[in-house]
Amino acid sequence: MKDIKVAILGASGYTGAELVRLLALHPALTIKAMTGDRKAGQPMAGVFPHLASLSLPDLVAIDQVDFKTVDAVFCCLPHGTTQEVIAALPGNVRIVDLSADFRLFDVDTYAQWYGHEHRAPALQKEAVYGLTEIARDKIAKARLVANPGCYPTSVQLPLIPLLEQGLIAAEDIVIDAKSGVSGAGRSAKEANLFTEVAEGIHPYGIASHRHAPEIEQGLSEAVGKPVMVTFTPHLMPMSRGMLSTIYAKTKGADANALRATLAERFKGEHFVKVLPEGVVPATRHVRGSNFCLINVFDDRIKGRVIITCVIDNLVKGASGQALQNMNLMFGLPETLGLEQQPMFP
Ligand SMILES: NC(=O)C1=CN([C@@H]2O[C@H](COP(=O)(O)OP(=O)(O)OC[C@H]3O[C@@H](n4cnc5c(N)ncnc54)[C@H](OP(=O)(O)O)[C@@H]3O)[C@@H](O)[C@H]2O)C=CC1
Ligand SMILES: CC(=O)N[C@@H](CCC(=O)OP(=O)(O)O)C(=O)O
Repeated sequence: MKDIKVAILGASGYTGAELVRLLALHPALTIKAMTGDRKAGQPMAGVFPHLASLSLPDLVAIDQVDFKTVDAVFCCLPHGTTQEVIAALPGNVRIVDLSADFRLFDVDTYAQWYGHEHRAPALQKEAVYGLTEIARDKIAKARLVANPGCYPTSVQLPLIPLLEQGLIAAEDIVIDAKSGVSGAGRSAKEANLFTEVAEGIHPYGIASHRHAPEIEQGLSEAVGKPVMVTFTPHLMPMSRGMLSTIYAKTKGADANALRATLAERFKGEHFVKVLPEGVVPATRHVRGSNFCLINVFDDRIKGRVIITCVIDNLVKGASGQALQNMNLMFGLPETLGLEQQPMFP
């Protein structure tokens, strides 16, 4: 099989390390370089002992990577730091960016939500939004893929097909979403201390989270008119996992009809599964895997449904979907490196 050389920028973070874990089982991608910032100069086994059995290059600073020797880059840097780094890469390198830096097509919307002007507006025009099951053909041809955020992945996968088919109303969609703490990255933050997150749960970013415009961009495209949603994320006392519970008005169809539509839309998809009637998806059903499990339930209030969707924020919500996209970009089977079943319980 092809030997494709990749660099992982930000390998000393959670999504970078998760990519290393997944790539260990990949037959065609070889890790040529890995970067850290504060951790540059350290061996990976010193930073992430769980990866000690792998033979890996040491972490270096980004300016020490010879990008002429790599075919592809996974960019796992914090949002806001990525646009200039990617703009400086050679034109022949394929890139999957896990940050939010290229996800919003409209640079004014980006500036409004991220607090600064876009630093690579020309490149933004070229970026393809990488929700794999929805944009497969475009992703396969792209040079730069903006990998979706974790919450937007768990929300758009169930909602886009239902909106496209006109089965639910585009108004009054309410999203109650919950994430494991690894979603916030590995760098030290007071809000993520054990004492702040254990034995409790709290909402954050109420009516102001930057994933709202990303979700709205995808849903608006699905219906061909502007859509706004109520979106409230919550931080859960668990390390990984994401659950989105979505409340929507139907246009007459019941949960069985909606479930059948989703099952038809995702028929043949390896990673997106619609569960049988009544079966409740839980984060522990997808832990460590690239799967997305969906179900639909009738509300007691006639004309409303409750849609539940679970993913692992670090896999389908980040590094797994990034690898799925990179496989597509190189014409490889999408499942390479992603065959592992979830860890349960
Ligand atoms: N965690 C998640 O579930 C998800 C994260 N994402 C996105 O993926 C990206 C990476 O997230 P995550 O892995 O969680 O983040 P982490 O904070 O865990 O890791 C960030 C990485 O970037 C490096 N870094 C930090 N600042 C700089 C800088 N100024 N220049 C160069 N390198 C830098 C860090 O190096 P060092 O540690 O050595 O200082 C580290 O390797 C983010 O944009 C995030 O929003 C997307 C979906 C889900
Ligand atoms: C728990 C937690 O803090 N989660 C992050 C989302 C992580 C992610 O997927 O988003 P980006 O790639 O857009 O940063 C947050 O709410 O900002």
